[in-house]
Amino acid sequence: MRLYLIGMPGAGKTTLGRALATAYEVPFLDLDEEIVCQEQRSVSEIFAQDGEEYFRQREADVLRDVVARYPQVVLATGGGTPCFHHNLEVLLETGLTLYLAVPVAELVRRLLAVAASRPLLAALPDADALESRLRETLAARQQFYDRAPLCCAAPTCSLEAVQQLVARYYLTA
Ligand SMILES: Nc1ncnc2c1ncn2[C@@H]1O[C@H](COP(=O)(O)OP(=O)(O)O)[C@@H](O)[C@H]1O
Ligand SMILES: O=C(O)C1=C[C@@H](OP(=O)(O)O)[C@@H](O)[C@H](O)C1
Ligand SMILES: [Mg+2]
Repeated sequence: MRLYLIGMPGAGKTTLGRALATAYEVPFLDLDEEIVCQEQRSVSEIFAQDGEEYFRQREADVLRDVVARYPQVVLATGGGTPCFHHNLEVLLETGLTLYLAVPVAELVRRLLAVAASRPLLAALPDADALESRLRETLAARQQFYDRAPLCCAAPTCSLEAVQQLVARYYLTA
């Protein structure tokens, strides 16, 4: 199986993805970490030095590379991954995609502590600005996220809840 986690920054894709991979005993990959590893620099440095368009191209390339190399994997994507370069089609065609839906107010709470390391959020002056940016971003991305066959809405996205959702999907598919 390939299980892909999509959703907004702060949704918990990386955190939950790691736990799911351990539970399923398959490799865990974080797409941002794969890009960082190949580029030998942080996501923030890539954005600052070469811009978002360059990052999106690398993201699309590395996604396809991961899919080709890993028949079994839990992959935490970046928040924007499904919204560029037909990446969503790649995800839908090659594995099971789960959208982690988390209310913006909760995303703000989680991201206030870590926003500095996330280039699209780093320059925002305060929590209100962060919330506005997240609302705008989600409004633009919702149409992509909603195409995932599975969705888990916080606060019920525990490891066990997601495992049940996945098992039920395979039983009825
Ligand atoms: N279910 C959760 N409840 C509360 N905080 C969480 C949860 N999942 C992740 N976090 C916290 O939110 C922040 C972002 O989590 P992360 O897994 O990096 O999200 P993403 O990869 O979707 O951006 C981290 O500080 C993490 O500890
Ligand atoms: O939402 C986005 O466009 C991005 C989210 C980040 O990943 P997380 O969703 O893991 O924060 C990372 O890919 C990059 O900073 C761009
Ligand atoms: Mg992440």
